[in-house]
Parts: sequence; structure tokens; C-alpha cells
Amino acid sequence: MADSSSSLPSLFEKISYKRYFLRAVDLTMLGLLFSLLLYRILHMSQNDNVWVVAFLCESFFTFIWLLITCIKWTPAEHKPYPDRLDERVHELPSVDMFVTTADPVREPPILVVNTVLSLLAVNYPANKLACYVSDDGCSPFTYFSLKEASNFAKIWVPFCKKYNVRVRAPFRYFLNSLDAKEDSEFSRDWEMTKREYEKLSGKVEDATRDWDADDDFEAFSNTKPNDHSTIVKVVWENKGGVGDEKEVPHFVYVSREKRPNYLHHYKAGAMNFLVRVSGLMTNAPYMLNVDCDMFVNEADVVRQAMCIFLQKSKNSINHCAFVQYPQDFYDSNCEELVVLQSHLSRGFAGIQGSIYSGSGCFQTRRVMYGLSVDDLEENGSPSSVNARSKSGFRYPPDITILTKISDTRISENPGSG
Ligand SMILES: O=c1ccn([C@@H]2O[C@H](COP(=O)(O)OP(=O)(O)O[C@H]3O[C@H](CO)[C@@H](O)[C@H](O)[C@H]3O)[C@@H](O)[C@H]2O)c(=O)[nH]1
Ligand SMILES: [Mn+2]
Repeated sequence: MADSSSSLPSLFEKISYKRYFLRAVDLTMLGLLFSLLLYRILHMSQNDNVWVVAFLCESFFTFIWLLITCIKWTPAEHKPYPDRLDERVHELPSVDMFVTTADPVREPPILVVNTVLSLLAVNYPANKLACYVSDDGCSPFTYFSLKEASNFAKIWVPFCKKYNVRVRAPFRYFLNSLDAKEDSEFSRDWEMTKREYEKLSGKVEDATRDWDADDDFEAFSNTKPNDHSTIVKVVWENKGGVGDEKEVPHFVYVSREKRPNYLHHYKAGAMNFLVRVSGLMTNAPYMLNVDCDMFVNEADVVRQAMCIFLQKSKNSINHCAFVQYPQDFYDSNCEELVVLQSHLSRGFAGIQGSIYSGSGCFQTRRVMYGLSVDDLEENGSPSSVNARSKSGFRYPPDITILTKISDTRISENPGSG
């Protein structure tokens, strides 16, 4: 937990922007819009429909413009200082990272593999991380790809950490050719890692044609995407890890039970299931949620979120429920969305906080369980909270049985050592 001594610098700063000129422009606009509306009202004649319609349209425009202007009035940004974490926080908290996928055809496994690799390689102690993939397609190809990815992760994670790679999704990283001209250690490692990645993508792409289904795939026989029992497989277990740079975090494959005629609630159902399974296995106090076609484009993403979560306020309780990251797009023209996010989200940050959009979001487990901050112990973890919260909510019995991953072997990849 963060040291609450007020003499130490804060883990993040809220920077407010002074926009005097833009405010003057906005006020002028407001004056002009009101004068126009006043002019329309004063010269309204009952039989002129066009005039009335113009008045209604302009009133609506003024209303929307006013809403947006109010949101943008006091823009702010939260600037985290991850370098300060090490001196302030003695032990970083655990984080469970969730990836959802639903269809191996619409969402090719190589995309899911890249999402997962970018998460496994973030700058955070590997023994504090667990990555759970929910597969609503119940696809042995997805599972096969993830097993292969976990082998490649043993090369990829140390490579990223050794050379401080910024974008840790290999398909993006290897788009750029090698800079170093001479035969250096880096260029040798780069070539070797690229070769291994190409092998991995080849295996994943060929998986539908040529693969050996061993006993580990037994669970997938006679299953249909909408009719099968739950499958949980520990793809990789970080056994007794100490968090050094060569380690790979826990990595778990999950396909929840589905039956025809039972609603499964799409991504929301998958997220609920991931919360419950991870509650039994690693029970981290913080959770991250990303879609399978996203990747982490900033290696310090978890440390940055921790700067916000672990900074204590004056009464030494942190009320932060979630940290939402904005989305960027690499393969489509979504400039409007980016502009909207960068302008409006700064405005929201200045008023109260960011908009919750789900994906790309860290949330606390206690909020997901419906707990209030008054129910918390000093360490902020829900594991020490009684089964009944103030709202009278009672956990299902399985949620209160909290065990660590090393005690709960549901199913293990035999090759994971
Ligand atoms: O039955 C399902 C259907 C979808 N998904 C996953 O949910 C995510 C989002 O689904 P997608 O069809 O890609 O929706 P998008 O419109 O692209 O996603 C946006 O909109 C969704 C709500 O409609 C949000 O949940 C997402 O986070 C947000 O990125 C993907 O990872 C899917 O694999 C499941 O796990 N199970
Ligand atoms: Mn999508």
C-alpha cells in the first residue's frame, strides 16, 4: 500500500488547463446564439412555419452546443508518475487481466494471441499478474494458439523487458525493420525473436489444417459453441515466481458453460464469469478488461493505473472505482472518435471523472462485488470482508472460498512445467 505521509510527492497530478481565450470565444458564441433566438422570438408570426421550424432547430443546436461547452469549460488531465511508485509502495497489488473472445473466424486467434502477449509483457512484477482469456467460441484452435503463445511468451516477455520495448504486441512491433546496423546483441536477439514470432504465427494460421490433438484437448470433443460444459485450463502457472524480468504471469483459458435456450448475455456474461473464476483462483483486488482485438500500446499501463488507485486522499481512503484508458485505432479512420475522446474526456476529467466505457478499463474488485468503501479493511482487499455487505448483498458461496492459484489446479497444460 502507498505510504500516506503527506510530505512525499503525489503519485499523480491533476493538471487543469487555463483556456481564457477559448472561453472568451465561447462566451461570444453564446451571446450570438441567444441574440439569434431572441430575434426569432421577437419576429415570430403565427403563420410562418419555416420561421418556427428554424427557431426549433436553432434552439436545439444551442442546447447541444451549451451542453458540450459546459463539459469542455474546465478541462483537466491526470498525469501519473510511475517512477514514484517504487519508493512509495512497498508491495504492488495483484491485477487480474481479462480478455474476451467469441468467434475464431471473426476474431482470428492470432489477434487474441497478440492481445494476450501485450498484456503478459507489461512492466509489472509477473508474479502479481494473471491473464484470463474467456472463449465463448469454445474453440480448440483458440486454446491451441494460446498454448503456443505461452511458449513464445517465455522469449517475448524477457525481450521486451530487457530492451524496454514500448508497443508489446509483436504484430505491431515487427512492422518496423531493425534499426541497429552492426552485429550487436540487440540485433541478434531481435532476429531470433522475430523468427520465433513468425513460427508462432505460422502454427496459429495452420492450426485449422495441421495439428495434433492430444489428451489436453479431450475437453473440446463433442462440444458446440452454444452447448458445452465449463472448461478451465491453466495454460501457464507462475510457480513460486518472485517477479523478475524473465517470468511470465499466470495464464488461464476459460470457456464458460453454455446450453441452448439459456441466455448467455454475450460479453457481459463472459465478464461475470471471469470475475467469479478469477475470484477463486487469484482474487486480485484490481481487474483490467480488454477486447480480443485490442492491445496495450504503453508498457507502463498497469503502473500508471496504480498511481491513481494507490494515492491516498486526506482521509487516507481512496475512493477511486475505476481507471479508464482512451482507445486509439490503428487500422481505421476513427478520427472523430479520437477527437471526441481527447476533447470531451478532458472536460469530464475536469468536472468529476472520466466516462466509463468498459474496455481498456481497470476496476476494483470491491466495486464489482457491490461493496462500499466503508466495508473495506485497511489493505483495501475484498478478501477480508464479511460475506454480507451493508446493502444486504450476499455472495454466492463459491465467491467466499478464496484460494490462491497454486492451491487450485483445475486443469493444467502438461507442457507448462
Ligand atoms: O457472446 C459474446 C460476444 C462478444 N464477446 C466479446 O466482447 C468483445 C466486444 O464485442 P464486439 O462484438 O467486438 O463489440 P464492439 O462493438 O466491437 O465492442 C464495443 O462495444 C461493446 C458493447 O457493445 C463493448 O462491450 C466493447 O467493450 C466495445 O469495445 C469482444 O472481445 C468479443 O469477443 C464475448 O465474449 N461473447
Ligand atoms: Mn470489437
